[in-house]
Amino acid sequence: MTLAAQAMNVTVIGTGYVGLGTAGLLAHLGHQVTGIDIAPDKIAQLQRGEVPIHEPGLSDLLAENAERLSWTSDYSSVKEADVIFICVGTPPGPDGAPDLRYVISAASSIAHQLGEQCQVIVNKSTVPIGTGDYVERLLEELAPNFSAAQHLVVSNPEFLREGTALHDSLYPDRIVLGGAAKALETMIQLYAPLLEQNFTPPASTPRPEGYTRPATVKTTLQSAEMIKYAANAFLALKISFANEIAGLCERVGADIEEVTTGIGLDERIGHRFLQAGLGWGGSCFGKDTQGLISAGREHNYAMPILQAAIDINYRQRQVIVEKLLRQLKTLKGKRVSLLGMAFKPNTDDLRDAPAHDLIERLHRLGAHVTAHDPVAMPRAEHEWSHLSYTPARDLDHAFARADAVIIVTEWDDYQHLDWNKLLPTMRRRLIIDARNTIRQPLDHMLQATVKQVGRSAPIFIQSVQTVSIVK
Ligand SMILES: NC(=O)c1ccc[n+]([C@@H]2O[C@H](COP(=O)([O-])OP(=O)(O)OC[C@H]3O[C@@H](n4cnc5c(N)ncnc54)[C@H](O)[C@@H]3O)[C@@H](O)[C@H]2O)c1
Ligand SMILES: O=c1ccn([C@@H]2O[C@H](COP(=O)(O)OP(=O)(O)O[C@H]3O[C@H](CO)[C@@H](O)[C@H](O)[C@H]3O)[C@@H](O)[C@H]2O)c(=O)[nH]1
Repeated sequence: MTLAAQAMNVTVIGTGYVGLGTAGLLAHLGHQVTGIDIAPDKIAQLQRGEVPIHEPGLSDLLAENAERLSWTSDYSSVKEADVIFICVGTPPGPDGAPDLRYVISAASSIAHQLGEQCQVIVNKSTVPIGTGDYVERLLEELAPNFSAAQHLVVSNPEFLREGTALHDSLYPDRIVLGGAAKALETMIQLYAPLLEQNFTPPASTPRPEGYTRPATVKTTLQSAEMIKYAANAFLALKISFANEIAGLCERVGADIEEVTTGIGLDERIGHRFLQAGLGWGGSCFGKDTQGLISAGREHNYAMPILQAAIDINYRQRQVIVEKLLRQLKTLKGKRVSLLGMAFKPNTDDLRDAPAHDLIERLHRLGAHVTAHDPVAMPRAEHEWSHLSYTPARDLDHAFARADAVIIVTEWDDYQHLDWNKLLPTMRRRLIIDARNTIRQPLDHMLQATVKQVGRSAPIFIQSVQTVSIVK
């Protein structure tokens, strides 16, 4: 840790994935941080030194910086804060437009506590374009102390990925700051150790070799809000593009892994976010692509590329079920095990996880579904109690007497499965590798059928030895 040249008082509102990452980062940079949440159980956990979410390295980061962190449900720390971050959820409403009720309630609570000094109110939640202006108007209406010269709203969108949140926060590609020049100066001071990279990296997350510093992008409020949506939409588009091409690869005898390797070597395209498989899940891509389309709708402006990306993404979940049906003909009475429930590895987040849809679809077709996850199973017990599936005690349980196993999430634990031990315990040796994680041919003596995405050969990969895949 390196103390910031000018340590500030910061309040972070919302202690979810973004709020906790932001609080941990800013405390590590030397600021005094108060985290506020309306969920009393989360605050009680944090006060006991427990972290309510699974995010690698986060628990250590918060513990190492505990002297600069406090947790409460009380908004009074806002009075003394130099900078106030809004990091509450913006889930999709029924028509796809983000539901802003948490942002509005956080902004209203801030308004009643604003101090008289200069304060910057930062929107880190992903919000529709125009929300920064709206929050400013709300403060003006509700805050007894409001002064347009002193209380400044900034948009500072967050680009972290769950599972690698610390790495993404400490070593970002860019910091986007939208708002008035005076407010952006405060933000530059706040982030100075990050921009100069003169903090001591936490033990869990060393500075990557070759990383120097992030770019700073200063924009208007509206552009910063749009950058966040456009970035997620573009990444989502890349994934759907890879999945669309994968479907044609299967039909014409090409191999998607070879194809994405081949196209990704063109620097204009790049390799990242071209992994074909089950498509995206999680709390952001689905919500933000829908959010952008709904913003277009408000302005009577169609966004057909985004709509296609969404359609391809959710079709992919059915593509996997059809692969299974082609092999088993009927699922009635069949035992199908899913490996992976979280929407991606290294998180316990189940929001819009493809496993949820698969469990529903397979159950509807008559299968007995068993599901395993290295981390998310306790959470699924609460959040997915409406689904019909049996939680697998361990991998042995998942494979035993299964008619098929589907690899749904590419957890490390599933990259080194003991096939010699597990396959013979299955009733039928069928593996649907929906994330193309199996990178070495299985021993043909095991007589397994492996079906992947975007590859026609059941057992493949001569090419991987000769082509270097950079991911
Ligand atoms: N999860 C991600 O990876 C990620 C990355 C970038 C951006 N975002 C965006 O950041 C925002 C937050 O996402 P998240 O995943 O951290 O959400 P989350 O649901 O994990 O956490 C939100 C927290 O805000 C709290 N909250 C709600 N209303 C409140 C209020 N009025 N006062 C205090 N606390 C309140 C909730 O209790 C909850 O703990 C969203 O807009 C999301 O789109 C998320
Ligand atoms: O080539 C790829 C890359 C990802 N995925 C899937 O896409 C989803 C999202 O993955 P990822 O982007 O790594 O995770 P998120 O935590 O959802 O992060 C995204 O959403 C966040 C919330 O807005 C942004 O901050 C991040 O920059 C953006 O990457 C997951 O289901 C992945 O399995 C693929 O199918 N193929």
